[in-house]
Amino acid sequence: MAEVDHLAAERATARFDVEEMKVAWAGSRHAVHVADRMARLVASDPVFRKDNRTMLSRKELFKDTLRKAAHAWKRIVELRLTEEEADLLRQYVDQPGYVDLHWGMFVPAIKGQGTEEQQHKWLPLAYKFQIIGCYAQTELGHGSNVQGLETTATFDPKTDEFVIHSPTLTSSKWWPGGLGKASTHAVVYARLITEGKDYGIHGFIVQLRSLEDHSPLPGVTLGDIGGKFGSGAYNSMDNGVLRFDHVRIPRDQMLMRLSQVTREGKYVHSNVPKQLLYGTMVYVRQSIVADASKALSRAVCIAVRYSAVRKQFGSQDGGPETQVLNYKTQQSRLFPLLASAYAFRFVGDWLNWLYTDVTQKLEAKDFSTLQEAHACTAGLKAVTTSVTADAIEECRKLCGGHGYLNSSGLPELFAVYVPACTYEGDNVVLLLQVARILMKTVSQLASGKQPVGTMAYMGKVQYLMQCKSAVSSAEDWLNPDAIQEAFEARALRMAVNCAQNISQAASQEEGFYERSPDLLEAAVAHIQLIIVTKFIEKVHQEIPGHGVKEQLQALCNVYALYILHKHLGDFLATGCITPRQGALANEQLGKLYAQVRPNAVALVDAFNYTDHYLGSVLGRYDGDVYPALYEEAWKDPLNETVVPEGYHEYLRPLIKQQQLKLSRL
Ligand SMILES: CC/C=C\C/C=C\C/C=C\C/C=C\C=C\C(=O)SCCNC(=O)CCNC(=O)[C@H](O)C(C)(C)COP(=O)(O)OP(=O)(O)OC[C@H]1O[C@@H](n2cnc3c(N)ncnc32)[C@H](O)[C@@H]1OP(=O)(O)O
Ligand SMILES: Cc1cc2nc3c(=O)[nH]c(=O)nc-3n(C[C@H](O)[C@H](O)[C@H](O)COP(=O)(O)OP(=O)(O)OC[C@H]3O[C@@H](n4cnc5c(N)ncnc54)[C@H](O)[C@@H]3O)c2cc1C
Repeated sequence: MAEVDHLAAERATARFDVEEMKVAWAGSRHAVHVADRMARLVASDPVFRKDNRTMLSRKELFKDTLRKAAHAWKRIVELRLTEEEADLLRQYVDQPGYVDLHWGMFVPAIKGQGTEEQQHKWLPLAYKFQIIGCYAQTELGHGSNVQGLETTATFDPKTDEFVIHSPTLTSSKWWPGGLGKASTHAVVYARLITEGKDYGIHGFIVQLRSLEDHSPLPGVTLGDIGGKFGSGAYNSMDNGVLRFDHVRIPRDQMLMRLSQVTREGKYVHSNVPKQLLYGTMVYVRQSIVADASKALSRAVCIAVRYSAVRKQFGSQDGGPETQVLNYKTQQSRLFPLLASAYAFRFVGDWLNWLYTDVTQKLEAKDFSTLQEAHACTAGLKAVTTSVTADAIEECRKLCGGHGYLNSSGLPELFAVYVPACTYEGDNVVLLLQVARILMKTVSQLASGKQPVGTMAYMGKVQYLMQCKSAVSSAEDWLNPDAIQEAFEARALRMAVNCAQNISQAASQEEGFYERSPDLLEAAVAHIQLIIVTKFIEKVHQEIPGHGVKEQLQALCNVYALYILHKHLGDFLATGCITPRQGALANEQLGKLYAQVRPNAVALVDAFNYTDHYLGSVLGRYDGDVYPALYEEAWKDPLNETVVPEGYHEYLRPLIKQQQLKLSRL
């Protein structure tokens, strides 16, 4: 804890129990305790230092990543950490690296798509790091369109092997994290060809590098694809390129849980939906939603604390300058992001529950909720990552000029985060998947089929198509039923409008193509409804702690009314509310901001982040920003010498030349 607390006055105005809010944020007292312990373990270990990261060259950064990953593993083994503890420790190390893909995609792909026998063989090796794996799906020529991948896996019955081959340049695997330099193995997605027939994309475990000296195996060409956006940031990751020249693997290295190739080369597909092949992506998408709230809350924590410390302009009578957090414009830009961090946290928890539930049903061969899992993971991944990426940039602006310094932590956070809008499915591509499911659901309404899960509200079509909001005062917008109804009506009407427009096109496909910009907006409206609904449900639960429920209620209302205000055009165009009701929502939003203001610093304290994890001089817990900024500047390599390198070569001759010219005048 800091000796001087420049934010003490802010903390004193909080009207709720921060310790209990930490529990609400983390999910349980146990979760707070474990996270706290792991965060402190990392923060106190010099190997995990990260304040110099943006000053390292790519090679140094990569080596630093290898060092941290090895040290983290050593600590995990030494301290016999549980899986939960180990995951948290890696999170707080906070440096993207091959380990993320090993645990996050390679292991889940084998678990989800491997037979029991295959799991028995490969997982123990992966668990002990005797092999390091990555997820090699995307190719130079194809990423979004998985069915368009070109790599082939041709069965050779003579030798009982698959021959993995990259027939074209565009079939080179391109992007897989951990592939470039670290991985020894990959789950490779390739077109399965047997008995002369192409059976489409399947997963195969392929060894890439020697387990003795790490050199590529014969027929394997691989390397790193090059530097990426931002200094430090995602450049710690060795995203790679990989080509195969007729590489042979035993038949039993095809992941055979969903379909098999027999010794004779017969293709056998188990009686399960083909989309289970995409299961690893669904799993990662749900974890990306949980991660969105982490990234967003970090940015918001920095911006809120700094806005409370930063002062600009005096009062009319020449008194002290005003904290920028007191400006209504600062509040109207920042508090919706604070509310979004909480909203994403709770919808992330719910999505994790949904994913677990669907997985259990799949184990029991019940595939009825697969579409719901796909729509929710795809849509929530798209909306939460897009909002978070934009919000981190907004937080940078909210911190003024100092936000642009690497030492603010925001440039690196943005650079690391922004590819989340692209990886695990480009956000537009994913929202169009949601839109397809919405259109299918609308088309089934006429036949009387009742939609279920997060689409259930569409079953109230008769009512929602004609209902009028009853709101007649700003306070009426505090009624969750009023909010819920407006969001449901907006989402349904947008979807029905799209469906009607599509039905007028020459074909469903052409209509979908022509109307895709509108479909995106309909999908966003549906996903925002889910986020609002889950926040409302959360607030309805019993939440212990003085004032905690009230604060969450206020944040829930901020989130919903901010979305309503931002997308007012949708609500008005669909006739769900009147312009007057829109104005009342905005009026209520202003009142809510005033309610949040005295609690703002405590609400970000509840995220319980260490200064190490935040990595920001502006977001320091003690608010002692200026000495830290000043000190940090001197650490820059440019300040190692008073006179810069290059002075004698380029500056002095220039200055002397000018002096000479002047002396001649
Ligand atoms: C590392 C992890 C650890 C922690 C996470 C935290 C941070 C992440 C850190 C770093 C990121 C690192 C790694 C990133 C990795 C990657 O990016 S891996 C590559 C990801 N690639 C993609 O996401 C590709 C996106 N494309 C697709 O998913 C598909 O091609 C498609 C767009 C869905 C289209 O597929 P397809 O052509 O087969 O299908 P359609 O005709 O559109 O649909 C057919 C029916 O299938 C249903 N469907 C589609 N997808 C799914 C699914 N996933 N599950 C269930 N069902 C699905 C679709 O609705 C259609 O249904 P129908 O109408 O009823 O027939
Ligand atoms: C940092 C990072 C890490 C990654 N890690 C991995 C990994 O570990 N393993 C792996 O296999 N892959 C990985 N990827 C690849 C990633 O999954 C793909 O880049 C992603 O799926 C997007 O595909 P794409 O690059 O083909 O984009 P494209 O599909 O080429 O997108 C280009 C543009 O076209 C638009 N577009 C595409 N299709 C449509 C459509 N049907 N309708 C409308 N618009 C469309 C998109 O919206 C986008 O604006 C990673 C990528 C990044 C950036």
